[in-house]
Amino acid sequence: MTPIPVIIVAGFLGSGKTTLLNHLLRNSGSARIGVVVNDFGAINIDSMLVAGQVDSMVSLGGGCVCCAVDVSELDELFDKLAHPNSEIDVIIVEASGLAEPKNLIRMVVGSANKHITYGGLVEVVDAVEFDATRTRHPEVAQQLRLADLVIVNKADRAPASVASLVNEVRRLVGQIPVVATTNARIDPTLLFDRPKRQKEIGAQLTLDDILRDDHDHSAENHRHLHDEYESVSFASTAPLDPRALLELLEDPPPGLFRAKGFVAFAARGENRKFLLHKVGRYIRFTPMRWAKGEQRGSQLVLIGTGLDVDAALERLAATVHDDAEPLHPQTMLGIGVYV
Ligand SMILES: Nc1nc2c(ncn2[C@@H]2O[C@H](COP(=O)(O)OP(=O)(O)OP(=O)(O)O)[C@@H](O)[C@H]2O)c(=O)[nH]1
Repeated sequence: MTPIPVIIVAGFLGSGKTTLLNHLLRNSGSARIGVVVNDFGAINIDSMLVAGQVDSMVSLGGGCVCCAVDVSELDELFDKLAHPNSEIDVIIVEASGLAEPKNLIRMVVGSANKHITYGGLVEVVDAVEFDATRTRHPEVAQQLRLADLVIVNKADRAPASVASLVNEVRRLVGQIPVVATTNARIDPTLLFDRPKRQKEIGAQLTLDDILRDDHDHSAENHRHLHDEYESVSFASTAPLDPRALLELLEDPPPGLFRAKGFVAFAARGENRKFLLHKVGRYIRFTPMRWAKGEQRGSQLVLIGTGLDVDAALERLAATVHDDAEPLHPQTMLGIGVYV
């Protein structure tokens, strides 16, 4: 079972977290989303009801996700959601307005549950309120730097200043990708994959299908959504230099948000296949065996926003170890840190 990514959505009151959650639920495609929220009142559950997901909705007892709940309770929720029968593909935890995402990240990364993995922190910023929020809470900049993706929402309400605001946020957060949105409409594939699931033959069009935002699927909008992010695919039959790959992952090209795939390394005696999962600064390698007859090699996909595709490909190509002579086994040490 591939670990289920747990995505944390945070942001100040009223910035658009629930709007984002509803948008993701409506446009999840074949992906099944498990949500952890404090209050279901505002969540559009229709789309989940018809998808049979209502069982996987779990509310945390009273109060804010990370203050009132200890780790064991959140772990219990993850156990429930990550149960193979639930067929959940992604879990989204909405931090309440003032909840400190840091603790949530710690809970997810430190969870004993082997079936989940950290899927990144999305910080939602209100384009209209940002300056005022920053004056009142100077620590907001620090908080944003924890994010793996920053969404500057309500672009429609600040059309004249949104571009400069995005630049200002970029200056604050450095390499972290920043996107401007209206109604938090980001492309869900930026955050999670839509698995190929065969629909039952003769299955009726579900309410889910009907409810799906028409808007997002109009040709114009689609183009717009996809303009916001780039994805780079890379394949190599020659094995990769573990040090070079690590350098790329630890110091990624600006705008890189996710990296996934599998890798064959060029170290002597290293015969394993390494699954790679990276989101923001979080990197994880999972060693596996190659299947019988499987062609050894590496396949990686980088996803980002504002990513320089050619430069990213060039850096990927530079990780290939062309020499027939394998590298010293010690070159794997750095990878071990992320296993
Ligand atoms: N004009 C405009 N309104 C938006 C946008 N996104 C969200 N809103 C509205 O802003 C209000 C707050 O959005 P929510 O999604 O509830 O925000 P939230 O972060 O979940 O709020 P809390 O749970 O109270 O912290 C709602 O009335 C939304 O309809 C946007 O891009 N443009």
